[in-house]
Amino acid sequence: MPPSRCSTELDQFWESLNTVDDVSFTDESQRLRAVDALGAALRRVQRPAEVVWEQLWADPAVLSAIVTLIEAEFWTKWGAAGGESATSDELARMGAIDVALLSESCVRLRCSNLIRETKVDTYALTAYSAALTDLKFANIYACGVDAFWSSLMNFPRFASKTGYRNPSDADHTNFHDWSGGESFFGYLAASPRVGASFNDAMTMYTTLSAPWTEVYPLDSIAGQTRTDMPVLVDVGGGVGHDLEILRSHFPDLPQGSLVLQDLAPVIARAQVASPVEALAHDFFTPQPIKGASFYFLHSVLHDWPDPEAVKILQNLVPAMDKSHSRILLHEAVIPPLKANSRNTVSDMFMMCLVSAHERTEQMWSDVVESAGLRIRKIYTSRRSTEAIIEIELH
Ligand SMILES: C[S@@+](CC[C@H](N)C(=O)[O-])C[C@H]1O[C@@H](n2cnc3c(N)ncnc32)[C@H](O)[C@@H]1O
Repeated sequence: MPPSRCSTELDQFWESLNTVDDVSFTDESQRLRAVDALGAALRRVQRPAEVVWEQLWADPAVLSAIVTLIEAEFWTKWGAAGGESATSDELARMGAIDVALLSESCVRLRCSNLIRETKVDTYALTAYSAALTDLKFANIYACGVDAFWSSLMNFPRFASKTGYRNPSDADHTNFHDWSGGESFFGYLAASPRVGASFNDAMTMYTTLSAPWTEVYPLDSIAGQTRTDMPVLVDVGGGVGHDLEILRSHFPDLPQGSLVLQDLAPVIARAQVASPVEALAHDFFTPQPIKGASFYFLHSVLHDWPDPEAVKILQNLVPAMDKSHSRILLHEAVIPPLKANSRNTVSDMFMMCLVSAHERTEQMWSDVVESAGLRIRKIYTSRRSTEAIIEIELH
């Protein structure tokens, strides 16, 4: 805000800042634009020492308070008691937590605008903290803190040990270095609590963008809903949230028309309804479901360096029918300029967890062609940070 602005303009400026919220926008792309613009404005307004303060003091303090209260099951208890505003004494009794500990945590969370202070020592839920009263949402923090946060903090040590080379070996990742030799997905499989938390995180991640059926035309799927062949196989589909979106459009397909595949511990957690069938399958082995109209892979290939990504695709090729089978990759396609914040965060995560990365259109084309396939078309939507790359046999 230039110093020359008059006080009326400043009043209007504060008024719009104080009243803007997530429903102030008619269009999701405008809301996302506002999130980026407000983040950029905050950085311009902050002094360097304030950025350091935020990163090293404020954010860890808030995270620690949130996770402590999640583990004490405080948020779910607050929700179960009705979620109304309450004094710190009432909240402490609700959560069976020392009132001084609870009160200090509430003050910190209020300063970060994550709960509201309605009067002295009395607090109410915001949209964010109300979401924490849902156990599935709160559970995301287990994998965030245990697997993501701790291993990302190991990356400076790992990068120094490996001479600051870009990680590209799926068997020697920063995650192996941090965990004492376990791969990221091996670690999730070995820990049911963190594994389930990761599945909840992926379900939440999917809700950050428009449903994939808004990116890829539903008509193209409807035209391929045959009754004599599987319609869609969701390869590495997690607990099935993407298939659930498709099922809501085509609930009357014959049983087994939609197939969910993932590693056995993940399939054991999936709750699917007809016509979805769940099948444990390792995508480094040949695809057992032949001739499906679509083989769908959402956020799967970005977990793997190029040689492994090519192998995953090659394992689909013998199952495909040249007349109608397509592969749909639901992935970010990084533009040459102005990559968005969500995709660049994901890029760093892939580097630190699995020695992989997000890809540009050229990088996708190279991987697809190396597997003996070709890109037919790339579909995008202003409401999603991920595209659908439609692939066919040569
Ligand atoms: C990033 S998650 C994406 C999950 C889901 N497609 C989504 O978008 O939410 C990657 C998935 O690949 C699965 N996965 C990892 N290695 C696998 C393998 N060898 N075979 C099958 N699935 C595997 C993981 O268990 C996980 O569910």
